[in-house]
Amino acid sequence: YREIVKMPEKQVAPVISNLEDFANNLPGYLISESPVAVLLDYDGTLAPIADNPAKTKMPVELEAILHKIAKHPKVFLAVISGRGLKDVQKQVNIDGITYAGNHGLEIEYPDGSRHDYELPTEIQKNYTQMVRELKEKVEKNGAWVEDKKVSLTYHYRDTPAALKDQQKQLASEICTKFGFRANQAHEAIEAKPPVNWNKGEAAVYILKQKFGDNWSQKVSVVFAGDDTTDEDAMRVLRGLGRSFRISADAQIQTYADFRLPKQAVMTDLLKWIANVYVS
Ligand SMILES: O=P(O)(O)OC[C@H]1O[C@H](O[C@H]2O[C@H](CO)[C@@H](O)[C@H](O)[C@H]2O)[C@H](O)[C@@H](O)[C@@H]1O
Repeated sequence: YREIVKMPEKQVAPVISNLEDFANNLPGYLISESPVAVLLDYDGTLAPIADNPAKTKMPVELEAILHKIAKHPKVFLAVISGRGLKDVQKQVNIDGITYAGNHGLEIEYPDGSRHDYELPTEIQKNYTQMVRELKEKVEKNGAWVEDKKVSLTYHYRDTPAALKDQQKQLASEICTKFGFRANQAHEAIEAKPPVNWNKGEAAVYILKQKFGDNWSQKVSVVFAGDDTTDEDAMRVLRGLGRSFRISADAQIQTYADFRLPKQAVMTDLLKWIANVYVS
């Protein structure tokens, strides 16, 4: 007989707006005797969206709690970002935690060892040509290409409104022409390589490395993110961990279990964890 595997579906998730809501909606999910794996996105999650990637900053209170929980032996912390690995490490700047960059294609563990998803030569060649063509044709009118070597972000926030749609459309077409996946992001397009590896695969890989194949029986998992690329992690963690999608859109369809209406509620999420483990 064939086993029918039910694929998770997106839903309009219940909202959590403050610290009390976490404990009320997730009673007993975290207990101080058992470990928790906290997997977090960076832009729009740990730091509010800024008009330029070089200008992001974690809110002071959030940063202090993050440092505190990162040190706790029962808390395993990983940041999984679309940024290049070195870039996200520089932004978060906490030693002793795991980092994944380029949507999980590059992973670095606290001991400095790495896991790099090896892209086939053909895809690497296409990447180089794609960067060249994007720079030639659509790096203009304030838009720019963030070349992260294995994936890129085309930023068009500063492009005049009258030109935005047309330029963004052309950029997406160039990405898909070279076989890359073009994901809509905040005032940007994320071009990701056509491989079966994303934030979801990376999250599971990291959890298996740390807790073994039966990680879901050993550890509570908390994942938070604000973007379409984070949905890959929310999908694979459905039923195995608890995910939180940051979005102001009350009707947004998500694989996450809960919606956080704004980035500021991330401080409450971290307080919820700290209240269980630290104090
Ligand atoms: O996976 P993340 O950690 O959320 O990274 C996603 C992308 O974030 C950055 O771009 C976004 O944030 C910028 C700073 O707030 C903002 O100016 C931009 O409009 C956003 O798209 C980063 O530049 C990308 O490399 C990441 O892939």
